[in-house]
Amino acid sequence: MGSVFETAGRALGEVVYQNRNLDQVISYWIAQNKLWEPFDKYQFAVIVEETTRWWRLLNELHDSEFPKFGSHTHNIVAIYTTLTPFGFPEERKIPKHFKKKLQNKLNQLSNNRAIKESIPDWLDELGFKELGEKWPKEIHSLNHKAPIVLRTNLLKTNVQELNNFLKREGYKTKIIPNTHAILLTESANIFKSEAFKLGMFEQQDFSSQQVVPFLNVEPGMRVIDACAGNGGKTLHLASLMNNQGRIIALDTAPWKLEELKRRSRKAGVTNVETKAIESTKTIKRLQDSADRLLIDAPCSGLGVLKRNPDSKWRLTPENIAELRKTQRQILEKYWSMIKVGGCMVYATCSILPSENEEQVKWFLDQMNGRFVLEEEKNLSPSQTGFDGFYMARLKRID
Ligand SMILES: C[S@@+](CC[C@H](N)C(=O)[O-])C[C@H]1O[C@@H](n2cnc3c(N)ncnc32)[C@H](O)[C@@H]1O
Repeated sequence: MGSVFETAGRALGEVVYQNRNLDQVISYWIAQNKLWEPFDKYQFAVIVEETTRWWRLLNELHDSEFPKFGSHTHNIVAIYTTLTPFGFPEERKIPKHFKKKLQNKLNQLSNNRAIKESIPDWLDELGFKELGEKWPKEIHSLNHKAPIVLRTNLLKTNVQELNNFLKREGYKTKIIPNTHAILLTESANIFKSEAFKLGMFEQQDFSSQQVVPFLNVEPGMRVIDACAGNGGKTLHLASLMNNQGRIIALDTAPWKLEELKRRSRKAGVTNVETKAIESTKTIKRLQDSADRLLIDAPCSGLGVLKRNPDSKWRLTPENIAELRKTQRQILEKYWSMIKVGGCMVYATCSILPSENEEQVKWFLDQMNGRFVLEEEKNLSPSQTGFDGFYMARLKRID
C-alpha cells in the first residue's frame, strides 16, 4: 500500500504526462489501495483532481530551490498540499520561509489571467477572442468543482420519492424546485446508494438535464439520438417518453453503444434500438423518419472543465478546429433523418460561439429556408454554477 501523498504524485504524472483520463486514474489507484480508509481515498481523489486543475499555476510556483520530494509531480503535490489544509507529514519538511515565498509568488502571479486560471495561453487567447469581457468570469467559474446533481429516472420513481429514499439512506439532498433534479448538498459517494443500484437516478449535471426537455418529445414519437455515446441523453429521452414510441441511438463508436445497452437495462428502458454508424448508408436508411432528432455533438467540452480539468492539457487549437469541421459534417448529413414538420436540437457542452451559434447560423444559411430556428439557449457556468451548455431547436419546414 502506498502513501496517499506518494501515490498522488504518481497518478498526477500519469494524467499530465501520459494523457490518461483523470477519473480512470483516480479509480485505478483507489482500487489498488484497498486498505486506505475512506478519508484517505477522499484526500487522494481531491489532490489528484486539484493538482490537475491547477497544474500550470503550481508549475509557475515551483522553482529549483524547492525541497525535493521525488519526481517533479511529487513536488507539485507538495506545493499544493502546503497551500491547502491537508497536513501531510511530508509537508513538515518544507521550511517555513518557503510557505511564505509560495504565498507571495501566488499573489504576484494573479496579474496574468492564463497563469492565475491555470490554462494554456492559446486557450486564454481563444476564449477572449470569442467571448470578450464574458470570458474572465466564465473561465474563473469553470475552475470550481462541479456540484453533484442527480436526474430522477421517471420509469422507476418520482423526484419526491427519490429524495425521501436518499434521505433515509443518510444522504444530504435538495430538490431543485419544479424539476426532476436533486442536488447533493454534502459530498458523498452516491454510487454506493441502494437507490443507484435500483436504477432510480442517473448522475447528470443540471445544465445537461435541460437538453432533452428542450427537444419537446412526447410518448409515442420516433426519436433519433444521433450522437448517443453511452446514453446519458438517451436514457433521459426514454424517461420523458415513458418508454413509449421508439428511440434510435446512433454513434460512430460501437463500444459506447454497448455501454448504453447495459445502462438501459439497469434503468428499465425498453424502447431503445442502437445502431453503429458504419457509413452514410446508416443515415440514408433513416431518411425522413424521425419526429425528433437530437444532435449532442462532439465538441471541445470547454463547458465541462469543472469536472474534466485534465482536458485543458489535452486540447489543442488544431483539435478544436477539427471538431468544428465534424460538427458541420454532422449537421450537413444528419438533418435529412427528420420528417417535414419535425424538429432537431443541436447541443454542445462548449461555451465557444464558433462551436455553437455560429455553426447553427452556417447550417441555416446552407439550408436556404428549409429549417427555421425556433429557440436557442446559452447556459453560462458563471451565471448558473453548473456546466456550460448550448442548445438550439430547429424546425424542418420543407
Ligand atoms: C458529446 S458526446 C455524446 C454524449 C451523449 N449524448 C450523452 O449524453 O452521454 C458526442 C458523441 O458523438 C460521437 N460522434 C463523434 N463523431 C460522430 C459522428 N460523425 N456521428 C455520430 N456520432 C459521432 C462520439 O463518439 C460521442 O459519443
